[in-house]
Amino acid sequence: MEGARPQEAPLVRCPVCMWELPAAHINSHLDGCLQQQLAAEQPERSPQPSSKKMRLCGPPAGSSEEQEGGSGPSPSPVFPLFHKGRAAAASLGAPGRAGGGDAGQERGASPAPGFSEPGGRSTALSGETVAQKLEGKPLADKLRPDTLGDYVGQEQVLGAHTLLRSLLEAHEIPSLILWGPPGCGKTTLAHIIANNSKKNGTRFVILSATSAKTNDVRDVIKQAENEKRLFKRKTILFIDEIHRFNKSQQDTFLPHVECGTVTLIGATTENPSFQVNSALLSRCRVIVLEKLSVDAMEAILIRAIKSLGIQILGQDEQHIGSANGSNSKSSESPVYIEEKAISTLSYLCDGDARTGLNGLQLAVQARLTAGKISHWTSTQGSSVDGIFITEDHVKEGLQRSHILYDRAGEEHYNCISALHKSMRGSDENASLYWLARMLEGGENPLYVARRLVRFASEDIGLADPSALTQAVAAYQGCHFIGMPECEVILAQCVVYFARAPKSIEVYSAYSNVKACLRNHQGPLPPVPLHLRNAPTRLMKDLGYGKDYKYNPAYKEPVAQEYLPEELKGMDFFKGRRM
Ligand SMILES: Nc1ncnc2c1ncn2[C@@H]1O[C@H](COP(=O)(O)OP(=O)(O)OP(=O)(O)O)[C@@H](O)[C@H]1O
Repeated sequence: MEGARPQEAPLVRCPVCMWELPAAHINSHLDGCLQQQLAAEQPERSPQPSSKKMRLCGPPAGSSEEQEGGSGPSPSPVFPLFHKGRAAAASLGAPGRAGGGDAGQERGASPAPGFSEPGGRSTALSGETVAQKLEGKPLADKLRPDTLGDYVGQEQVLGAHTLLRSLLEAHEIPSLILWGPPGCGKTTLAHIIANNSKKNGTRFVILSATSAKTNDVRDVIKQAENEKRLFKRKTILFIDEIHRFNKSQQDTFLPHVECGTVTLIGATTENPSFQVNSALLSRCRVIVLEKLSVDAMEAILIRAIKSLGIQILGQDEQHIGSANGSNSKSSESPVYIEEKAISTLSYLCDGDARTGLNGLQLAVQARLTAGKISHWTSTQGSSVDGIFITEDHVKEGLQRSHILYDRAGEEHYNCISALHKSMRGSDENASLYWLARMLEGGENPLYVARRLVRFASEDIGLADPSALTQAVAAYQGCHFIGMPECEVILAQCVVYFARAPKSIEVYSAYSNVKACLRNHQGPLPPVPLHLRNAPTRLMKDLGYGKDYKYNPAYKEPVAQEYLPEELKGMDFFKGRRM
């Protein structure tokens, strides 16, 4: 589901922190890593030369810790200043980890490669080291969890006693369709299943429906058949964005899923009931993943921040100003992030972990490039110089409206449905809200206007016939002036409709007529002869138009049948015969 990436430089793994980075940087990175490890192991034996660093690394001046600690070893070089805020707590107790774990175990996301101090104690790494860690693959890819233990959230499908979890633990993988919004962890879950199943020898093959051709699917299936026949090896076929395969392409693997040659795992952001072949769908379990919660996002971001060696600053303890006269080089300065920046990012990325991690990566890279060193002072008087990432920086990193709206997908239909129902329920506030959600998210105003034309007849109907005129006028108004000016035209129409009296009389009578036609057994009744036009002599001779009573020629009401004989007396408004 990710776009094509530029060619990447070969990566090598740092033997100290196990982080992968371009070969060109391994030497300088290794120096930094070794120094960091040394400092972490012997904080009290190798005092920092800078007095500011010393103050940061030790307990705050005059604190009880300082008095009691005396010359003895300090419990942590940095932690005393940062342990108060939610971030520190969250790092130890991340919410909703699908991985579960022992009751007594920490529930936070476990340290990613490169985070050397479990238990929330980390040393801020230098800007240069952080920059090196950000090179190569995108952060979101580097941090893709390999095990269920690191998979955050989605407890409704992966929690302790769920069916999917038991199946995964028993290495019994059924064919699955993973349905959920972008960045909620579909591909990640498939990778975890792959890792899991490799242990018992199952092959895992990945295809992306955006690039794979039908022949690619055939090749995979042929190989799967051979593996099954010759080596009794199972194959799991993961198809990303399965909805992009057309129905006939989906048909290609249907019989092979049915006979067990391959176990299919499809990922889709689209409602599979519309996008996946119903025969295929009936052979797969649909797993519905949800947008990641704000708490889950925070846990993912904190794990990323720690893996990069960035130190989190507590919310109530900071003041940032320019570091006038600082002699430190930005590449050597430690990197810090405000706790507030993390919570803001968790909210703004709308449950999409890739967006959140990309936003974080961009914010950090932008600060490192700017190389601006700031001065930080805690309320207890401790201070430090470093590169700081604030809430504003992550907002810039996101560079997008936080109103996320998938114009082509599920959300488009959900929102229009919510608008329709709010107007029907005469809730003018909700109606305006759903309208704004769509327009601010980039919806085409003409699409909304067309839906309003429909609503005018379906829900207001003859209770206020001018509603239809309003809707058509709103459509034309939008057509003339476009967005953003036309938003108020739609808003006016939506409020008019929410306040209007409602009638579904015509709509339901028409539905009854349609049902009558659909349910009719045998050939449809002929049009009664008296209602037929008789433009030719032959037609007249055949009885067309015979005995027809021309209503304007009568002063009194005319008794005449207009329905076919067999429907005589039918009242579609009441849904029965009179
Ligand atoms: N539940 C999760 N726990 C931990 N990290 C996650 C989780 N979900 C997503 N991520 C992170 O977000 C990144 C993107 O997630 P993933 O590719 O699985 O999303 P997706 O649902 O397949 O999205 P898309 O439909 O856009 O491809 C992953 O590489 C991983 O770093």
